[in-house]
Amino acid sequence: MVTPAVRTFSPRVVEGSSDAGTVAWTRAQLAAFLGPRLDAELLARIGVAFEGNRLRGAYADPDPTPVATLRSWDARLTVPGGDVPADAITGIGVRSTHRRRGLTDRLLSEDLGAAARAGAAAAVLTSTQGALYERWGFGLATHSRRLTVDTARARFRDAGPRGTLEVVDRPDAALALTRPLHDRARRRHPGALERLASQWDQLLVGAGPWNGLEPDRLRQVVVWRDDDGRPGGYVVLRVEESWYASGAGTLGVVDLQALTPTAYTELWRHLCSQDLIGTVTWSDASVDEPLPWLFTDPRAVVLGESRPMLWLRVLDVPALLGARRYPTEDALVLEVTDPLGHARGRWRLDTHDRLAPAVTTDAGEPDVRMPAPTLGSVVLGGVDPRVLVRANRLEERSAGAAARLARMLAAPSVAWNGTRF
Ligand SMILES: CC(=O)SCCNC(=O)CCNC(=O)[C@H](O)C(C)(C)COP(=O)(O)OP(=O)(O)OC[C@H]1O[C@@H](n2cnc3c(N)ncnc32)[C@H](O)[C@@H]1OP(=O)(O)O
Repeated sequence: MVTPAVRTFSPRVVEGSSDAGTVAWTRAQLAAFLGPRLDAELLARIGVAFEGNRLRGAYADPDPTPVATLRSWDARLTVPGGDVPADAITGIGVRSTHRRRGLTDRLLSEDLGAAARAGAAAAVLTSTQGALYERWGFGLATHSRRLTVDTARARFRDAGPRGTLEVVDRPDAALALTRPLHDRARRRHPGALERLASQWDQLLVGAGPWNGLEPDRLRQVVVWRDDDGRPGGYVVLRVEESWYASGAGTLGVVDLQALTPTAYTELWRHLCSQDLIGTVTWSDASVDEPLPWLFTDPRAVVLGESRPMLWLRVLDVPALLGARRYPTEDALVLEVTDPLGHARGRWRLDTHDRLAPAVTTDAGEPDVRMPAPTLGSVVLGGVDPRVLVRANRLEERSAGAAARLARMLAAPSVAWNGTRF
């Protein structure tokens, strides 16, 4: 059997349509994910969203449609106290007849190598296949949680309402308001990503490849402003279950970002005080939302299962550890094992200078030893290294080192990526 050739290209867009190579790539990608079979014209419009991204494909010549796909782009990833250039990866899909032949391995290894050479400090993805990506050095770094509110029980402690609310109908006006709010809000949450224009489009309008670019007409964007008229937060919502049968439907939160506790409270007051609604759900909340604390009866909120969200692969240890800030002054030697080589080494992390942590290679004895996925899990502060010691994923080589590492890496607020990709 002929080994497919790997090709990488950037989509070209002419008069609102993407080129033939991108159309073929998009067709292959949708098929690998059991998506709809769409005509070329629609695929060409979908491909426009990939402008500026890198498309990789494995091609069994002379077929112009790839048998395996991967898409990546340059993203900004929030770390505690800063953000770093990161390689965001999605759309890894292999034709059902070509699986388990190492095609993902080839595409992904190539993408990681290129990203490392281009200066990305980390690579990130979300996984449909559990811990599959650990073999390429990805560690689970953030979780998301589903929250469900029984609005009949939700009585707010704070008197209100305060500020003003506006339903913003026009997508361009909604984008102009929500994007700057998200750009500020995301800096508080390690693991959050700057969003692409196409991601905003999908979020606000709901038109994506899966529904053939049909807008989701149930979506509504609501912005909250303080008494001086400054926007402080927004929610994108949609009715998930109609009120028709019960008179008490279900409202789903697609996205909610708030810059202040008041903005957060008032957005939730709005959500919980809708006529025709008995339940509000949010699938992609952080694992530590203040929501139950808003109510006189915290049982108004049911905390649902938390599920894996962001997987992180460290590509440049000094760049990543040096870009974040640390709450304690200490120094530890971290030994990282990494078959792909990107994070391998003995690294001395010295946080005595809070504004300029030093990361140097060190030949001394390590305090902790871990494989690359473990470093990816703990580096944002969203996973406690002591838990990974108990799971035998992190080895403590000097007494108390895991606890010291946990204090060093602790994040100022919950690690959370609220953007599906
Ligand atoms: C970031 C994202 O895009 S997540 C989306 C992932 N894609 C999907 O879920 C779409 C449907 N699935 C697929 O397209 C494919 O099965 C993929 C992408 C999951 C795997 O692609 P393949 O080309 O078959 O993987 P590849 O042959 O490179 O496998 C590499 C190794 O991972 C293993 N592996 C691959 N898929 C799986 C899996 N689902 N479960 C367990 N092990 C797996 C292989 O056995 C192989 O291990 P080995 O080297 O020890 O033999």
